[in-house]
Amino acid sequence: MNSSYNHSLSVNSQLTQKSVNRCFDGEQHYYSHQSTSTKTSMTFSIYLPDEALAGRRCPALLYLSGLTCNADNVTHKAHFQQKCSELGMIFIAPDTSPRSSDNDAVPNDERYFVGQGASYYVDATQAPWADNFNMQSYIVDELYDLLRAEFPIDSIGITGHSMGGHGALLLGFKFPGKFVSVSALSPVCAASESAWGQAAFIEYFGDDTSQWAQADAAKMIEKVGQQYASILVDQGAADNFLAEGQLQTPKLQDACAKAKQPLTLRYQAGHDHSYYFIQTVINDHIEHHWRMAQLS
Ligand SMILES: N[C@@H](CCC(=O)N[C@@H](CS)C(=O)NCC(=O)O)C(=O)O
Repeated sequence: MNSSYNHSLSVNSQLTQKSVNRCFDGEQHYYSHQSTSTKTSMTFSIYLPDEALAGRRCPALLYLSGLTCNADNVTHKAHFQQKCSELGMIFIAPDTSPRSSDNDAVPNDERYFVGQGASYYVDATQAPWADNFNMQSYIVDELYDLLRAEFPIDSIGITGHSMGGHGALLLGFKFPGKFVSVSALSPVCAASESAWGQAAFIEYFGDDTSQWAQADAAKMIEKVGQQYASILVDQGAADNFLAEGQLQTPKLQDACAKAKQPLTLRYQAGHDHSYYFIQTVINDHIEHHWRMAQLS
């Protein structure tokens, strides 16, 4: 570890810095900002290794979280900071959805897989969701541009867990020009065919199944074909949501086979859906994205 450090990073007034903590050879930061996509304040965490703090461009990994999460879950529980410090990788964790305690300002739903803490990283087209639930635009346009403007980012890879794994696969294949690498942990692979996704999509899109197909990761991969040299997916073999049919992992395998998209899919014996699993495999994902960034 460095015995001393000095950094020159400063951000402009679009961002409000909420916290800074030294962590390995880098800093864990939190920011909030007013979003035009969601019409709410949004919070994200960003880990900046010392190279980035000194203003040198680094590869970045965007991590999309799962149902019920905000930026804290992965930042506090995944233990990604040490590997990112070693490799010189920036790690960004946005919130999962717009939020407000006033349900007239931002709609909500008592089901945890619909509403605040959900979103599926799509742009909703139906009332009352369409005003705020524009997380696709938030991630691939607004936050993406903001991050590139404010931080010394070289290239961006995308990953995520569960609903966020769906988001990483969907957005990675829908906008391949924006990302240099894709991976996922316990992803919802075919949201339009899982009970969680169906409950959300009927709210966000109504019964227009063409919009459902546009928001389904496996269908998107099949439609657009190979985009990456390889993608990495880890899945706990003892995950109760896999057994329940929420994740539809074989549909991802079928889609990648049809798309001729090389896929490394690993079933990890004994592992469940929790952050203990994520902690176990996160370093492999960071290394995957780091390797892909070197090739880009
Ligand atoms: N049983 C959970 C289902 C939600 C869940 O398991 N969420 C996953 C993502 S799909 C998660 O990461 N939870 C937060 C955590 O473990 O810190 C609940 O009702 O809250």
